[in-house]
Amino acid sequence: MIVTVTPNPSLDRSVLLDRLDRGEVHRAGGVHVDPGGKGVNVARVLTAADHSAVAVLPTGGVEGNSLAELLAPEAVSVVEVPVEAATRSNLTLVEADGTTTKINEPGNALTTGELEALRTRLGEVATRARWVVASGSLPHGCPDDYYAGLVRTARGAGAKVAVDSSGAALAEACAAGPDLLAPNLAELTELAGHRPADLAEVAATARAVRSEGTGSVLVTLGEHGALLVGDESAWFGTSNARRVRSTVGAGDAALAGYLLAGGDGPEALRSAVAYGSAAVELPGSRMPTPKELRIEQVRITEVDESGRLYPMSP
Ligand SMILES: Nc1ncnc2c1ncn2[C@@H]1O[C@H](COP(=O)(O)OP(=O)(O)OP(=O)(O)O)[C@@H](O)[C@H]1O
Ligand SMILES: O=P(O)(O)OC[C@@]1(O)O[C@H](CO)[C@@H](O)[C@@H]1O
Repeated sequence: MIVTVTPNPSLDRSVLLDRLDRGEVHRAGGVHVDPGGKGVNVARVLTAADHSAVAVLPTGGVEGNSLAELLAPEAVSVVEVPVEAATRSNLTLVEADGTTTKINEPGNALTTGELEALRTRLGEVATRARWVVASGSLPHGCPDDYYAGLVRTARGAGAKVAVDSSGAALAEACAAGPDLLAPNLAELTELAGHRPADLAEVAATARAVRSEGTGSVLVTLGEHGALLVGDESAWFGTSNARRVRSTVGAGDAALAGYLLAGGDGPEALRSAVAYGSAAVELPGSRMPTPKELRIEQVRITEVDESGRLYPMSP
């Protein structure tokens, strides 16, 4: 079983527009409302692939109820930690050419008791888990070292831990030595303090992160694909999307795909890239099912220390 924990989940409202013009009135071509938050999305993908998954999350207010209701038809198992403040709503503006603009609310603060209750519930559920995925931003006012505490809790329960977050929360989580880190390029840049200029530098930066105690690093690179730096070696995976409809949640789909395929090595990377590129072809934060994957389109290459690429047989 894989358990996800999302301290700052969201109701994701995606509005379709022909084109976004700042300062103008727009007539929306359509609206999708999806359950959201990074760990929630990972659990949705795992469930759709018939993999046992539980999403642990705080829910509050009308928005929290709606979020839980939206997860029910997808059959996602949810452990809700009831909180006083309303769950946030995040807005995505999707233009006809696939350009996605996201406006994420900070997320209402949780009390110290609520944060502790979330950690305790995670610890209980994680005793049955192979992996715990701790993902997304932290709600307003939450201590930066909260994920570091969750990493220790999940470890204590006997699970491996993957973290996908940003900023100070990510840096603190890193210091707790997770088994897997799944940053995108912007998050890796923030973590390292410099923007890698090319694939060789991305690999070198990910190796430097690993050397500080993280097991493996899966860097998602948007349309360029993803790079995995593990114990033995590094691999780069890429695949084209036929039509980009919404990039929201592509990173979550990629992380779920990686874990579904065993959470290690080039075949797990292949699955991550197949899931990521399938996700961008879907509207809003809809998550791909196994039937929507084009695994044969993914190209994997090994990356050596100097950044040279060596194609692997498909
Ligand atoms: N335009 C695209 N074409 C093909 N594949 C894509 C495209 N954008 C993303 N992907 C795939 O999805 C994966 C994840 O994308 P990305 O790096 O944008 O994640 P992210 O920034 O973490 O996303 P999010 O935070 O919205 O979940 C990439 O590694 C890649 O495999
Ligand atoms: O504000 P955070 O927690 O960084 O990201 C939240 C979010 O953008 O991530 C998911 C896509 O990855 C969406 O479902 C959700 O709206």
